[in-house]
Amino acid sequence: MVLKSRQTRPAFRASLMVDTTPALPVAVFAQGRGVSPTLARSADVTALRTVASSDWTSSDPLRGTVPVEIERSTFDALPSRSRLLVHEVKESAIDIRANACVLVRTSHFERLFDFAISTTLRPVRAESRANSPVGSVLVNMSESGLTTSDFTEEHEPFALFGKWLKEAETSELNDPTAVALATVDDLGMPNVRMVLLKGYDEQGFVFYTNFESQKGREILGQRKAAMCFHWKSLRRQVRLRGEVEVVTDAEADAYYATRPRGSRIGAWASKQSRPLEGRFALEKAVAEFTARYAIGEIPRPAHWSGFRIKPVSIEFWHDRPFRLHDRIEFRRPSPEGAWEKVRMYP
Ligand SMILES: Cc1cc2nc3c(=O)[nH]c(=O)nc-3n(C[C@H](O)[C@H](O)[C@H](O)COP(=O)(O)O)c2cc1C
Ligand SMILES: Cc1ncc(COP(=O)(O)O)c(C=O)c1O
Repeated sequence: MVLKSRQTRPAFRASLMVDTTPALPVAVFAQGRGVSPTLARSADVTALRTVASSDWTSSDPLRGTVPVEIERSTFDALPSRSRLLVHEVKESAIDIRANACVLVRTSHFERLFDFAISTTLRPVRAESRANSPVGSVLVNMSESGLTTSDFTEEHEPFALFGKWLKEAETSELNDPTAVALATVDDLGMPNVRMVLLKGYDEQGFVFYTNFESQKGREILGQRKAAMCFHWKSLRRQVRLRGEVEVVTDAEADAYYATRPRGSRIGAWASKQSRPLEGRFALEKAVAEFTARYAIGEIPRPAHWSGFRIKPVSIEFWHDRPFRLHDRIEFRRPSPEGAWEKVRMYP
């Protein structure tokens, strides 16, 4: 992209997209006019409907808050307020950070969504610059500068994981700590589902759950588990495996105390992974525990705590063109052993 002066900067169009079915997913994406292809921050972006959008052109201020007008509303969700913020426009690249806040009201729920994206657009093809007055950006994350250094030279996995997670925190649309957790039952049948990583250090990777759930029972039975992170915006994957220990009561209490009151009640009300005859039974349980713990602290249920995977293997993967990805695996014979690094074919 050629960005010689403010006058030649392309106009950006920011669109706010809201999906109400199901109630939760919300996406925002920024799109450059004259910039191709569209940079969409959600895999399902085509399924979403644009309910609000705002354009600002090169003559508009490129920093600051851009008001978003409701363009059209195709359903009964009314985004009543929102804001978008462009952070930085450099000569060689455009850093976009869009923060949006939207109140969605339907006949079933009312919810304030607050979310953010950030991304950098950079030129990747010299010929495309020559062909267009404003230049053309092919957003290719592999070549866009998101790989800032050769991670395969790293000697230690925890610092590298920390670096990648930090980058995911700024680039992922939501839940950068979301991770697929694999367990195995006593017949050797595997199982996988998402959890949120709530802590990591050299001791291992921690998440919290109901110990009477399917995953809880499988982990308590086998004492082994694996995790796989996939940060789509960075085209990176990290997977790890190892034996599992239960976190200390003090650790679990400290984390439980940080959860919203409703989630603490939920931990009591939900017999996770067991049959539920109807939504009403769950709501009744929530009402009962809300009444029981109306005053004072809500204790942590004995069956709700954390697991720590103590990895003996951590693999880092980064997308490269033509599927010739970079992969390194750190291995050690036991959590007390020294790491050995192995580079692998993609
Ligand atoms: C993004 C995401 C994060 C989740 N995080 C957790 C979590 O941290 N703990 C948990 O118990 N369930 C979490 N869940 C729900 C689980 O995926 C799963 O449905 C539930 O724990 C029951 O799993 P099980 O029957 O295998 O035990 C999460 C789901 C999603 C989609
Ligand atoms: C049932 C359940 N428990 C626990 C969590 C972990 O997150 P938090 O402690 O932030 O509620 C999640 C996250 O989605 C969840 O669905």
